[in-house]
Amino acid sequence: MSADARKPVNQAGTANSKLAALNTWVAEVAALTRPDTIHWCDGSDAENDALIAQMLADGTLLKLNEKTHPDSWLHRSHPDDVARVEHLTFVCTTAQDDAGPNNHWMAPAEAHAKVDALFDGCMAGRTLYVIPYCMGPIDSPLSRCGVEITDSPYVVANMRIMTRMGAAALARIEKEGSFVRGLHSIGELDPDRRLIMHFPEELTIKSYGSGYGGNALLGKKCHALRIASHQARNEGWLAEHMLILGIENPQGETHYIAAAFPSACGKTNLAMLIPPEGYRNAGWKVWTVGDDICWMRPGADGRLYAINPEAGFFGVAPGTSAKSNPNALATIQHDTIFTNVGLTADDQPWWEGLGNGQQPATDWRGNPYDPEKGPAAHPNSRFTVSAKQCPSYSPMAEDPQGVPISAIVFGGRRPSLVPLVFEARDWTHGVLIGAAMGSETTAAATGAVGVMRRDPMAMKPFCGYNFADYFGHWLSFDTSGAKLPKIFHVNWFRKGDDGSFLWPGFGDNLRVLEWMIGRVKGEAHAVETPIGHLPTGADLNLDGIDLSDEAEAKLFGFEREGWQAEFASIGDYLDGYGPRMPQALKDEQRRIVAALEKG
Ligand SMILES: Nc1nc2c(ncn2[C@@H]2O[C@H](COP(=O)(O)OP(=O)(O)OP(=O)(O)O)[C@@H](O)[C@H]2O)c(=O)[nH]1
Ligand SMILES: O=C([O-])CC(=O)C(=O)O
Ligand SMILES: [Mn+2]
Repeated sequence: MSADARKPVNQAGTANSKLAALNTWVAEVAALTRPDTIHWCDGSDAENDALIAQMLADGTLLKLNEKTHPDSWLHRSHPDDVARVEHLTFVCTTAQDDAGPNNHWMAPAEAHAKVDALFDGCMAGRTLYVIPYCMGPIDSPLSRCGVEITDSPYVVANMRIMTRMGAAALARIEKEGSFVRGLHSIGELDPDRRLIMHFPEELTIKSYGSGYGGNALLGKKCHALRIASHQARNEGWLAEHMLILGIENPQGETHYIAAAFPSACGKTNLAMLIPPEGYRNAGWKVWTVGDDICWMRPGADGRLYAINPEAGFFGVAPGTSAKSNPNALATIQHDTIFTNVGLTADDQPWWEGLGNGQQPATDWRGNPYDPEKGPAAHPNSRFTVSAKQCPSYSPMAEDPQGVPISAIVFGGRRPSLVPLVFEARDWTHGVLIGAAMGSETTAAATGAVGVMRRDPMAMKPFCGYNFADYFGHWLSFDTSGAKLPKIFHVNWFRKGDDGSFLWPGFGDNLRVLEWMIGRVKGEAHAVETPIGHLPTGADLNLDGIDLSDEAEAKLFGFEREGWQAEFASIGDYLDGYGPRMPQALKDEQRRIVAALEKG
């Protein structure tokens, strides 16, 4: 760390600049947390090198095999700090109803008092890092800036990969004068002294006691989803838990698709899809714009334009292999931070499903690997890597105007009932499909795995306001001049009677995306049912894959009785939000119930 990078508290920018508010806030935080040193991050290589050296020295990072994984590191988190903690995550609006039944709520004054008590003196003996960052391309009107204060060099190193961090972001903040404030400390990493607090009305986040991704890299879920969803509602745009990809057909036309799947349900994998061989030979290509978060707003032509606010991927490691996701594997060969994966005897990262013929010697806790004691890699172990390293990274991802979206896709883990794909009749029906989404829980959050729950638009853990108002906001995009994307629902996770997945998934998902684009262009065929338009097996290109009769029946079938029960439950779910739930959505649900009854 260069000496001139260390500045006293009040010296970012010139006196009287628009950075006064930032300087005052940093001074206030320093007075509360009492760090030994304050460091303003400039995002430079020299700064990163110094932080890595410091973390290697104190054991926060371990160096991986330099030959196979140059400039890559392993971080082992505290074993009780491995995932998001939804039960400790709060949205603190003045009125409880503005946070809604979908969020844990605390009154702002009480929440500040509670969390500030934890922050009191917590940085004694530590360095306070000030991280100015920009979510989205620095020159995009859709981007928004924030500043995270943290005492974790691991967070700094991750934020440097995941956001546009440092001098350029500070310059944009100085120009705009506004930014989201995020205060973070790892505290004691004590699960009983851990709180992730959001104050949307103050554009403020306070996160204490966890060093894990979604709890600590505040640009990600806390800012780009919970706070941004609130900003987006006020400003007429959408902040969504969606991947963005481009599909280039053999004629050279590219269509962009945004897809919302819950955590650990396939966004990274779909965003980096490699077409099946037949498609590759014919000239199909898939371009990755983003793998987790999408900010969209209507353009002058009435279409929705999307940016990926992130600059990197914080991806699930287990299951990532040369077969399932070759692009991800190529991306993480160098300059990557791995968190909670296992290690081989020669210090290569290892996880279940890597399938490269190697064996783990050490588990994610740092103990000798013993299969009786569980997996070598934690099921929610992750890699952090710059998007620029991804072979399929789209040049359009850096376009300040964003990419025009042709289709929006919702999906979840549904072992039964839900077919491979269906299409909404119109926008309102599509919003209902999103609002009614269900999925089995995964290891991305603490708590039981494999439990079915409603996860509307994959935003259950991330919407910064009342879901009833959020659905209303979605409905509001259906204006007369709008040229909205078509909306679809997919299910890659339908299981057969023997419990195995019926659809091969991964690269073969392109077959489903091709059908969607065919529908967008008015070319592909579908059958009308009460739940929407379904393809038959003959409407998809299934060349080269062999589906059993059971698979055909379940992937392309419509099970009336099961859907009747599902829609009764959807009705109860919507009613749970009381009178704030938009009437249009309830009417849509009733229309479908009536159609299902007609027999
Ligand atoms: N069966 C099946 N599994 C899939 C498919 N795509 C992804 N998966 C599995 O889903 C898990 C996580 O997928 P990711 O793509 O990392 O999830 P994500 O949605 O990006 O998750 P977050 O980063 O938590 O938001 C991995 O275990 C994958 O192997 C698919 O098409 N079929
Ligand atoms: O936020 C995280 O920690 C990782 C993630 O993408 C998710 O859980 O959806
Ligand atoms: Mn996610």
